[in-house]
Amino acid sequence: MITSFDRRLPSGHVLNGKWNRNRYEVVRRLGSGANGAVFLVQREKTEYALKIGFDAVDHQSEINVLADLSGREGAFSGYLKDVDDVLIEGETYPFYVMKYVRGVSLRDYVRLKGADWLSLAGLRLLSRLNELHKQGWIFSDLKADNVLVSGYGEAELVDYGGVTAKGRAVRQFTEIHDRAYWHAGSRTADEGYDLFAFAVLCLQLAAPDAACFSSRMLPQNRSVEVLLEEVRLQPACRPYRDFLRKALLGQFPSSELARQTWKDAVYGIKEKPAGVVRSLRWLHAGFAASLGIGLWAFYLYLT
Ligand SMILES: Nc1ncnc2c1ncn2[C@@H]1O[C@H](COP(=O)(O)OP(=O)(O)OP(=O)(O)O)[C@@H](O)[C@H]1O
Repeated sequence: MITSFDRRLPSGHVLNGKWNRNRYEVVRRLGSGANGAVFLVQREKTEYALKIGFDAVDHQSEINVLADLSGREGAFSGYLKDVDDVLIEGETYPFYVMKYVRGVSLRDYVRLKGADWLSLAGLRLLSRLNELHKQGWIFSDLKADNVLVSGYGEAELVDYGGVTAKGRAVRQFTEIHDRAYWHAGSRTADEGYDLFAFAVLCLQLAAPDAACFSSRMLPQNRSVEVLLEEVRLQPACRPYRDFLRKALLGQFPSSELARQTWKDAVYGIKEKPAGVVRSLRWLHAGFAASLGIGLWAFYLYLT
């Protein structure tokens, strides 16, 4: 989405914080959406992401979440760097500055590197969700655009605008990832809500053209069974099939357990290669034979 900020804040433009007096130089626009425009900025040779809010109330609630997460130990510690106002062409706008997350959207990452990389990125994403859950928050608006990935599946969440305290009603969501949209549960912020969205995200990445994601799908035909059937049919879902089933049916009691299950499914050694099995059989047979001979000799010695 191109906003009026793109014209008014070209690269090299300097933003001066009204209260904290920090000076940020715009490098480029990173993206924009319903709640604001995000820019890559530089201050004292360090890069940050700076978000200018369109709506003061939404912007403040995003800051409250980030301030809470940022102040605690863990993956989000120190994420929020500055909160201030800025004057742009005579108008005052609120902004905040956060850690700059490198990477491309999860969709682009999987497209560029291949579907196999979803295993690693998915594990990291589940770890991030789990950390958020442990601190009492639910991400809610989980979708490919809100996950940036770099290197070896290093996934990070961005856009904390939808983050909701556990037990409250979800305010911001994307229909296709929303549990209630699929008649699969409520819109209450719980760990299962994020896990459901995560499962839809995996299915969508594995099978972007699946019939269930067609805009022609009638509301009365939306159901969790439709998603489960797609999971069953899509070969790309095979490594995660059991996980996806459980996540869609809300059968994980916690995201910690979900993370562990994903890890086991993706990295668990299911079966030993045939060669190894054959050598082990010989080894076992040899050991049994020598034990038998030993016992026989001992018996002869005693009698
Ligand atoms: N910390 C960050 N580091 C790098 N890029 C970021 C960061 N935060 C946001 N972005 C980029 O900016 C885009 C828009 O940001 P964000 O999603 O927060 O805006 P929004 O108005 O809340 O969007 P939406 O309407 O999708 O909710 C993101 O999709 C992402 O590409």
